Amino acid sequence: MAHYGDHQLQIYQAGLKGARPRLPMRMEDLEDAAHAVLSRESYWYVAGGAGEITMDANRTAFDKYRIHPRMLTDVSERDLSVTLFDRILPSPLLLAPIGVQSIIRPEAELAVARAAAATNVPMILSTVSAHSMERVAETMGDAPRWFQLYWPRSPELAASFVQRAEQAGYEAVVVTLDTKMMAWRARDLQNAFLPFLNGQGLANYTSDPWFRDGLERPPEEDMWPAVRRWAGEFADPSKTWKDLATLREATKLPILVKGIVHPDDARLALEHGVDGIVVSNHGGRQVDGSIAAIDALPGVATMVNGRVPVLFDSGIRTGSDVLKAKALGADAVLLGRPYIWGLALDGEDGVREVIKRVLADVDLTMALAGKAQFAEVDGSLLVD
Ligand SMILES: Cc1cc2nc3c(=O)[nH]c(=O)nc-3n(C[C@H](O)[C@H](O)[C@H](O)COP(=O)(O)O)c2cc1C
Ligand SMILES: O=C(O)C(=O)c1ccccc1
Repeated sequence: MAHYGDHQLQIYQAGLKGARPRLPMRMEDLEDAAHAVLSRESYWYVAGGAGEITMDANRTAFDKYRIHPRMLTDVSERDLSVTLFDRILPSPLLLAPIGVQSIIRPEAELAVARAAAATNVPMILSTVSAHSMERVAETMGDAPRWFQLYWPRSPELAASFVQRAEQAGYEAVVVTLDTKMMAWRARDLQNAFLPFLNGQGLANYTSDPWFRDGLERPPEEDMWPAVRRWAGEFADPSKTWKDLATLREATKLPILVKGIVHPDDARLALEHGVDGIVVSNHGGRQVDGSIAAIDALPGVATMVNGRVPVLFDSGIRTGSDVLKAKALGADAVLLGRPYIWGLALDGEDGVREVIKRVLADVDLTMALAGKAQFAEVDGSLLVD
């Protein structure tokens, strides 16, 4: 039986023939290499946060939790599969929604979609993408894909987005709640870098009949009206939990909410009928000084108590991070910035390589800790 960990042997074998890995192996070196090929503005847009406190905490907080390995269990056949919304996925990894990927490469989400499809890792396409959700879907065949919704001000546009997603074969809608506005981001302000103000990442809007109807000139002629309309539609700070009902009516797809870090919000989300929760602090890009995402996970998972899937992101970099998240109550995890470094360095192949490395690390670390089934990893994996 093939295992994700086999990728390790392939890299060694190539190395013995003199072929060093195309992409640096250490995550820190991978990011440095991406830094070297990207413009200063693009690199910092991705790497930066709303300050550094929470971004750093997202990583260092993992160190508090330690794996307690067990010996002499049979780990000859491993299984990383998880079941989410009746779909069996081969691994617990999904790609986090990351907007405006055209600042990295023009193929942007199309390259990421191909890499996701090749590995059967669901891509969560951002609302703010350079290629429309239909175009991205076309490149993916039957491969799993979800749609992330930046919940527009107008119910007509919100309904149109989720219905288009449903039509194009997206299997779930992830509504991001933590971005009713952009945070104060000193680096981007310094660089005067706001990619969407140049019209980047607006393909889902400019391809939308309702959105286009309200424009005085078509975006093909003049992008400005579209940018202005987008700025008004992007989010609605007045939205509250009760508004979820209108989204619920607009689609049959499972609805997850992303950006939950408080158990009481998890409770409210359940009371308002969501089908899943993504524990996330947006990679430290929204509230600097906020709780590290992994520290928020146990409280949310306890509140949810298995009623709906709990997913996790913000700080996942290694196999042990994935296993710790599972042990602390996550059913699956989202990989964020690392795949963007892969995209920057080697396009579709780079994204695929980063995915394969993380999965190899999960597989090997799980086996070495004495577990054969990802589904069976629970709190007992960790030191009390
Ligand atoms: C450049 C960038 C753009 C992002 N765009 C979106 C987005 O469009 N929608 C969304 O829900 N989250 C967005 N996020 C947040 C990610 O989905 C995810 O929560 C975050 O990257 C996790 O942190 P990590 O990458 O440090 O692990 C973005 C993150 C980055 C770095
Ligand atoms: O930069 C981000 O974190 C983000 O979520 C976003 C928001 C709007 C457009 C593109 C990305």
